[in-house]
Amino acid sequence: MGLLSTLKSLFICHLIIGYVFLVSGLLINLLQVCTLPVGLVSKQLARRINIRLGYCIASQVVAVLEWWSGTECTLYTDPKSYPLYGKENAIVLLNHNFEIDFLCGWTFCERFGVLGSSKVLAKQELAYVPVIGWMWYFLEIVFCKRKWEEDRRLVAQSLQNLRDYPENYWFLLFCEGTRFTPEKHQASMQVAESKGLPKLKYHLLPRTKGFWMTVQNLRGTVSAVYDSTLNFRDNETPTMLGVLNGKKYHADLYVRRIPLELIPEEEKECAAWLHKLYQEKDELQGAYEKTGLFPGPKTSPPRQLRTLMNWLFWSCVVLYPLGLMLTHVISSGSALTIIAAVVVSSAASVAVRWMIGQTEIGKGSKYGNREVPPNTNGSS
Ligand SMILES: CC/C=C\C/C=C\C/C=C\C/C=C\C/C=C\C/C=C\CCC(=O)SCCNC(=O)CCNC(=O)[C@H](O)C(C)(C)COP(=O)(O)OP(=O)(O)OC[C@H]1O[C@@H](n2cnc3c(N)ncnc32)[C@H](O)[C@@H]1OP(=O)(O)O
Ligand SMILES: CCCCCCCCCCCCCCCCCC(=O)OC[C@@H](O)COP(=O)(O)O
Repeated sequence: MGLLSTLKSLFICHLIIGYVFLVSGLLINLLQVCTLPVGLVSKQLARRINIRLGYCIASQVVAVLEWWSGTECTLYTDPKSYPLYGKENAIVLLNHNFEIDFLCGWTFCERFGVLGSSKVLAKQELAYVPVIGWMWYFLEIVFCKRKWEEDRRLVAQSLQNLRDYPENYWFLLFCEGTRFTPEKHQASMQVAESKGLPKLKYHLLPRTKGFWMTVQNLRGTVSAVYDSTLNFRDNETPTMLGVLNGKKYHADLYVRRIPLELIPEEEKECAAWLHKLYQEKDELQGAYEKTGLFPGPKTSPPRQLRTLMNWLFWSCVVLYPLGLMLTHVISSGSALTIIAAVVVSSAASVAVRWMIGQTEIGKGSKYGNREVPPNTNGSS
């Protein structure tokens, strides 16, 4: 093991990265709270400020992927569509198999200049995650309870609010609704069978209502759907802990741009369109499984120095006072102060570990585990 990889696996390094993320994140959350009065004077100005503040948080996690783990992200797409990425509003549909798929999504957002404004239809539980969940409140992320009767009104309202959003955004939808596990796959294929739909091998049966609702409410402001499929080379199973340990992964993302006019307006037709799309996505996955390649030309949009600079800036902001404080604690020689410092850093370390736990499939929800009758859909 080289010196650099030994360094990357050291707990103290993880502690520093985690500390910078947590403390700067909470500081930025506080700044976001201060934009509330700005919003009373100018809603669009407050939104623009929040986009930049959100960038400061999300970009730190992206920096760890790009600069610490050195993960390579390759894009397979039609060169004619490429110039439009980042220049228009789009709905992104992505498979949901990997613990860091959200992070690879963020990385592409960063490279196309829409990281601060990126949106997602996220499960309500994530709203309570400190730093990221709280940041999302100010970025107008759309949350759902995965209980249609409750979601239909709230989700529609949140989507309507995005119609006058001042900057280009990508709205991410994991139509499968939960991450892939063999048990969830089996349950969803039972549903597919009962509905007379063809079986999928690599995807869960897509949930169509959120997609239909998103298309309906954003029509006129969103130009296209980006049908996206993410894979990792050589059957890599990336994790957030792996990234923090400096493990390098190789992500391949296939993106096909579909103009929004091609999506049917009527609910049943729209649902059928989505089922057909997932059948095509399943075939694409099958081909990748065999060849290790997606079709079409590939490109690697370069990582940007600004993510590293952002991380270094926030490190200076929060590590300098920490250094002063530690010097004071040690020079004071007071056992009580030293114990207090140890307790606070242990608490910070536990908090970061808990946040990483949110990304772990093994600790995921039971939603979609089995076919459930309406109104008791097992969300947790
Ligand atoms: C150039 C580069 C391009 C791209 C770059 C890529 C990406 C970057 C883009 C943006 C990045 C932005 C942010 C990223 C950062 C972080 C993201 C992090 C994570 C958040 C993700 C989540 O939280 S996913 C979970 C929440 N989201 C969803 O669930 C969305 C999908 N769900 C829906 O749409 C649902 O319909 C719903 C939530 C609106 C409502 O759900 P509910 O369960 O109440 O109702 P449904 O109607 O869906 O369910 C009942 C119907 O489903 C059938 N059923 C029952 N059991 C199952 C089963 N096991 N599987 C499938 N179907 C089932 C049932 O029969 C009902 O059928 P109907 O015929 O009546 O519909
Ligand atoms: C700078 C780096 C610091 C590293 C330490 C900090 C780690 C920060 C981790 C961010 C954690 C919060 C973001 C959570 C996003 C998780 C996305 C996700 O994948 O959610 C799952 C849902 O889609 C479905 O849930 P399930 O029904 O599968 O259950």
